[in-house]
Amino acid sequence: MTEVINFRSATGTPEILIVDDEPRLLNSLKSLLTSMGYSVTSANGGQEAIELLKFAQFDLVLLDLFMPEVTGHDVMDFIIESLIDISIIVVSGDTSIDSAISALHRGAYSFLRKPYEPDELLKTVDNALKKRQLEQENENLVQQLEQSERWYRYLVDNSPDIIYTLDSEGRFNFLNDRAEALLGYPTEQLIGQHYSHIVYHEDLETANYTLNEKRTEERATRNTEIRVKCLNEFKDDSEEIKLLTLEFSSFGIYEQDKLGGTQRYVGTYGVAKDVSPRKKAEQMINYQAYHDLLTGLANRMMFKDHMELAMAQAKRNNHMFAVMFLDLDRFKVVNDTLGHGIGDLLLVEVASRLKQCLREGDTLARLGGDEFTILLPQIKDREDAESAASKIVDSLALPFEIENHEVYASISVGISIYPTDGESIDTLIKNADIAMYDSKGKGRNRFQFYAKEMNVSFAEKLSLENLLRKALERNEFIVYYQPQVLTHANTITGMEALIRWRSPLHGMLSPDDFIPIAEETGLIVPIGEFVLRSACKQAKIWEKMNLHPLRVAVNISSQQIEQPNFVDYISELLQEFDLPGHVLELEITEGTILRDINMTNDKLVKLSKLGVRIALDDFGTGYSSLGYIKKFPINTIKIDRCFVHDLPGNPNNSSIVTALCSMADGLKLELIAEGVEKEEQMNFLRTLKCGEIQGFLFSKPLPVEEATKLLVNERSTHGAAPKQQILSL
Ligand SMILES: Nc1nc2c(ncn2[C@@H]2O[C@H](COP(=O)(O)O[C@H]3[C@@H](O)[C@H](n4cnc5c(=O)[nH]c(N)nc54)O[C@@H]3COP(=O)(O)O)[C@@H](O)[C@H]2O)c(=O)[nH]1
Repeated sequence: MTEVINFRSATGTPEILIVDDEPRLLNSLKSLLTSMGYSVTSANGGQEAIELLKFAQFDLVLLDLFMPEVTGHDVMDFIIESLIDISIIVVSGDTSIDSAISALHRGAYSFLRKPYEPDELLKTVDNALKKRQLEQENENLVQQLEQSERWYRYLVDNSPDIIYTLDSEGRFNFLNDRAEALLGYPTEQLIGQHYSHIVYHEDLETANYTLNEKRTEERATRNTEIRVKCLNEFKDDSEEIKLLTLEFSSFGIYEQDKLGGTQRYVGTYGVAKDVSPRKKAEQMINYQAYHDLLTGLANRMMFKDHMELAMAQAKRNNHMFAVMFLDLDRFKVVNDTLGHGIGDLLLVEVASRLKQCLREGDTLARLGGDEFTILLPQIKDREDAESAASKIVDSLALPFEIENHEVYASISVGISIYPTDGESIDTLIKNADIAMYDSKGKGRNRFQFYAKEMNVSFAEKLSLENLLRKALERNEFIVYYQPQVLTHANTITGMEALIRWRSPLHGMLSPDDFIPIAEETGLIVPIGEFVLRSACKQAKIWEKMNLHPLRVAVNISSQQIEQPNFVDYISELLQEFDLPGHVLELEITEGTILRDINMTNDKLVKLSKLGVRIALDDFGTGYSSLGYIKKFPINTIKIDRCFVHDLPGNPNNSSIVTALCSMADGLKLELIAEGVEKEEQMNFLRTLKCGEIQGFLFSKPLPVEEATKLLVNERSTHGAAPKQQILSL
């Protein structure tokens, strides 16, 4: 490649090439121009000039036309063909006008005739160079403008915002590429369209104000949110129409009239920023602030907001509203045995059943864990709340089918009524909570209206709960034993272990005083284990004293049986005390079985295989379905004392007990009648061939020493030979 030498000096001195076949003229011209400060290169003839032009750059060439072989015209043709950027002044002795015209047509700046006046030549050279400089400056400017136009276009099209202009009628006459990317409309489809074509109808008024902006600069409209419709194809399947929220800033555009006088409004220039992601994030934050994320229900914050509204309306219209506090019974057991995943699913299912019990306008909220609240914003009377509450309690009666588990749940509900039970939001929630606790204490799976007296018992309960926690560590529990006796022979066959709490603060407490709280708090599990261990230990002691054969019966709460390791625990306990399984009888209620029939049956079968006996306690008070009893490995039925206490006088109870006795006989089940206090009850049961009785008639529950004495006496009377040593725990 030919190297191009730049003859244009770095200082900006113009480079001039002079071309002539007359050396004399060349020399004089060179001296003239050099004396004026130009940088001059001379070429002796057309061919030499062409050679120089091939690899050097000049600003100006002074060219003689008539030269032998290669003429000035040839040089000019070479310049044109080679697209050489150079100014040309033709200096020629040819006086014909054609020659001048031809030179000028080929792009010569000027034509000088020989002989020329030095001043004339210098002036022409100066003018040509000035013109050239101006042309170059102009070209630079054009290039800069083109470059900046390209940059501007690039920036506009790649802007994250829509940039547009509207004409004075509000029709789009420019949109950057972002508009199509965001809204879906091809640009050419929107050009010429009025902005109302894409503005969501509800926001049209705002749009009319914003997009017709005539003001400029600081006074113009900024950051106005307007929803814009996207092209149909842009919408999700779920949406009717896809809307984008854009934040518009717009400014009036004015043109000056030709005379530079008045300004004419020609349209609006605007920028629209897509704020939909921000809006979505705001909506999400807002949703999270007011909702429970697991169930989608209202959370405490929204519940209180709704209560505030209900209270304002109730005050204005002088009406009542109800607040309910709900807590799932034994939810902890579900979590502990089936895992938190199932626990969460249960909460979602419970929420959905609760929702079905409510009317439009009622608020159901989840406060966290297994606690829910309900607001009935307008009720006529307490019965309104009562019927809603009983519907709620009943709604959980059927088991939940969760991931192949049949889960039974029940709920305890407390109700407070505005204005009778409180005139502030917090008081009403607190009192509903207190009533809920009362409900739990009274056996769960029920509702309870708040009453002032509950405040005291609630406080008592709290302190009792704390004391109960410490009672285990401080060894304050003891086990009493109540004999179970053969009806026909008065022989003790078993001892029921019944817990007592020797509280330093409250004295001797019976199970009814603390078992409900122990169940609520889950403390029933360690407390129950204490009773089981004490009873097994005592059975071993009695065995060593030769007071056997004797079984010990222990009450088992549903939470105990729901413990995943319950069967193993019992098995290890029997091994530890070296007891055969049949020495231990576990008393469970129908309620326990019904909580989770499959799980309970599985465990009862395993326990039976260990030889452990199962007694169905409080029989007759629950569902008392004989059908299902057959399905379970039950050895004994305990007739509840409520059927026994007025025997034989009460014909109803007499027939029930008579039927139970014959049924037990038919099913080959053993029977124990509880709460036998009178001789005539005993005689009646004897005639019905009820196998065993338990009750004050024979003995109250006794401390271990007295129970042992009784056994020793009883065994010596009946011919056994007990060792005369009383061992206690
Ligand atoms: N989960 C556990 N529950 C237990 C445990 N220990 C007891 N309990 C349950 O507490 C309830 C009350 O028990 P308690 O106050 O001990 O009452 C027992 C007897 O004293 C009472 N009884 C016995 N005979 C008579 C009588 O002739 N008349 C009369 N009025 N009451 C009598 O009955 C209770 C025994 O009932 P039951 O268990 O159904 O056989 C009670 O429900 C206990 O089950 C424990 O360790 N864990």
